[in-house]
Amino acid sequence: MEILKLYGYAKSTGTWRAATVLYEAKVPFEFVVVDVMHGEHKSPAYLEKQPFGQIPYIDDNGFILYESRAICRYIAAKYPESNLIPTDPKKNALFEQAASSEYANFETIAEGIITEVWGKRTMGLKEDQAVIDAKTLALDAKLNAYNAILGKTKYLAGDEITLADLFHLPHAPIIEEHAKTDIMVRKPNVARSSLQPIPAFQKFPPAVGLHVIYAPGGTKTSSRARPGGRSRTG
Ligand SMILES: N[C@@H](CCC(=O)N[C@@H](CS)C(=O)NCC(=O)O)C(=O)O
Repeated sequence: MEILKLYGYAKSTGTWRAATVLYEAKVPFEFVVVDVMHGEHKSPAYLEKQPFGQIPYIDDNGFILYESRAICRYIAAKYPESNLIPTDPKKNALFEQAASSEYANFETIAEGIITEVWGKRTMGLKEDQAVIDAKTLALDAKLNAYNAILGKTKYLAGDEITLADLFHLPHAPIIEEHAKTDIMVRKPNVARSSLQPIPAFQKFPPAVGLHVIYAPGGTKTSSRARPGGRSRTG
């Protein structure tokens, strides 16, 4: 049995999402850095694993899976003791409602802000402040709904944390830091709970370029490159 491998990049929201769930479910894993700065994710060898040329993906003893939310659901199903997906039909339906809201209401806008304030900056392009302002306003309106939901229950799908809460986590700190907005923390119910980091979330990302092996009780890090891999700069 080989340790599960998470292929990704420290500054990627999808990688962060998958890593958070691995930590939360206490699943040992090896984080393998993909050299996105040099286009490793577009290489033929990578496209064999992830045909869309995106990060992250996992290799669980030869079982390859991509799409960060699908990875999270697989981990939750494989380790049901993590209690991240409710099984009671009504609780499960509320979880699915919250998970759909994340994809339909939150991520589309939040990812747009991140692309503008962070993605473009990383590529040396100039961000468009009008786009950032419009998207921030749109997200602010969605956060009013989140604030109302979180005024009634502790977490998005009830009073227990679920994968739906974890799906939201990676965007908030990036938006707060890079878009220089306090729209998340200004709403009291959003600020106190589920869009804010939990300990499992704060374990990631490691310093850029670090190769990490996580096992509950101890995490090893090194900057060694993967055998056969190129040197890492990003
Ligand atoms: N829905 C996918 C999105 C994956 C995605 O867009 N990853 C970004 C980094 S966060 C990426 O690989 N971008 C490079 C590209 O699309 O070429 C997931 O959740 O895994």
